[in-house]
This record gives sequence, C-alpha cells and structure tokens, in this order.
Amino acid sequence: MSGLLEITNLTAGYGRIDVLHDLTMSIGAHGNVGLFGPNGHGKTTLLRAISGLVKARSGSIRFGGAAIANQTPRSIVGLGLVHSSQGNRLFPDLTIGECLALGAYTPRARAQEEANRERALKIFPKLSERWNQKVRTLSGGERQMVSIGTALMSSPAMLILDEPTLGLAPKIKEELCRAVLDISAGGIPLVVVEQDVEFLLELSQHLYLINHGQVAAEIKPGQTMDHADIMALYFGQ
Ligand SMILES: Nc1ncnc2c1ncn2[C@@H]1O[C@H](COP(=O)(O)OP(=O)(O)OP(=O)(O)O)[C@@H](O)[C@H]1O
Repeated sequence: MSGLLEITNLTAGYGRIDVLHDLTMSIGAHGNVGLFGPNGHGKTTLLRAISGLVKARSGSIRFGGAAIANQTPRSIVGLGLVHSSQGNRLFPDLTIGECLALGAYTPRARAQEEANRERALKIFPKLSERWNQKVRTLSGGERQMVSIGTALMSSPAMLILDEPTLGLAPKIKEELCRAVLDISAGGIPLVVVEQDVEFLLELSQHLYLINHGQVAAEIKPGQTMDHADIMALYFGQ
C-alpha cells in the first residue's frame, strides 16, 4: 500500500554539499510517521525539501499522486501539505489573530477559515485568551502554539512538525504534546521530527532513523519498540 507522501531516491543539499543521499521513504499509509536521529544528519533538510524550501537535486516526491519536487512552497501548501517549521519562525510584530489569519491564504483554506480557526482555538485555548498580543511578547511555548495553530489554518491534509517540543519547560511541553495528540486524533496525519523518544513512540505508528542523510533503520507499523530499542538503534548496538 503506498503512502500519501512518497519520497523516492531523493538527493538534496546546500551549495556543493549533498545532505540527503538517495533517500527513499513512504509516509502516511499507516498513521503518523516519526523521524529521529542525531543532530545535523538531515531531518530538517528532508522536511524542507518536501515543502519546496530546499531544492531536490534528483529523485521524486509525490503527494497524493502529484509530483511536488521543486514546486513552490505556496503550491505545495495549496495541495494540503503544510509544514510548521523548527524555531517558531513567525513575524514578531503581528498579533496572534493576525498570524492565524495569514495561515488561511490559499483559496482552499480561505473557504474553511472559520472552521479551521475554531479547531485551532479548541486545541490551543490559550491563543484566544491572548488574541491581540504580539508574537514577540509570547513565551517559547506560546509561539509554538501560534506556529502550529497557523499551520492548522492552512487546512492541512498532512501536517509536518519539526521538533514541536524543542526547548520547552516540562509543563508547557506536556500541553504541546497533548495538543499534537489531539490534532492526530482529529484525523490529520502527521510527520514529526522529535528528540523526545517517549513522545515519538506514543505518537507514531511508523518510524525512520535518519543518519548521514539516509534511512538507517525503519520501525514498521505493528513492530513494537521501546525506549531502550530506540537507543540501541541510535548508538548502533
Ligand atoms: N541553510 C543551510 N546552508 C548550508 N548548510 C546547511 C543549511 N541548513 C543546514 N545545513 C547543514 O545541513 C546538514 C543537515 O542539517 P539539518 O538541519 O537538516 O539536520 P537535522 O538532522 O535536522 O539536525 P537538528 O536536529 O540539529 O535540526 C548540517 O550539516 C547543516 O550544517
């Protein structure tokens, strides 16, 4: 069974350097996909290539059957493949309300703007309490909520999250994890890069270890894994 997102023999990188080498993976046929692996080995680059932010040098990326490699990020979002990037890249002088409105820029999302806003605020009630507050005055966790909330405003058919809990204090991290699980329970398939292995195991049915820009190991749906197994994969024991 093929996935909603199929990546075949993908090579991509920056300048003269290839970061991803002939990478192949299938995403979305069996629930959420978790990506993990050491820092600097290409997870973010993979997400950026999928979203059209990094050029694919060779190989193919298909979403719902459509070839999307090197399409513009705008048209990829228009197809429903939406990326909430690492580090909450938001406009600091916009309010929460203005940020969320920006997420609804495609015709498809505009048609569903009200329902999407309702869904985002149900998942992140804190955002409605602070609707007119500027992003630069928010905490890291609140910015992450705005970032994912804005992605929800784009009517995702699949949502890509890059380290949604990175650097958060335990209480707010717990809130974010719960929200991500709620988004998944609402029926949006997820692709998640995450360093918290326990959370990744709870969330994902299918996992890939990315090492040196390639798939170094795959944990298939139905295969049980615990924290220790993942660590053994990480450290090659
Ligand atoms: N804009 C860029 N220009 C040049 N090299 C880059 C750029 N972005 C990333 N790289 C390099 O590409 C390699 C892979 O980085 P990437 O961010 O994809 O790794 P990662 O696995 O997501 O790591 P992390 O978990 O730390 O985010 C690294 O060597 C990094 O220095």
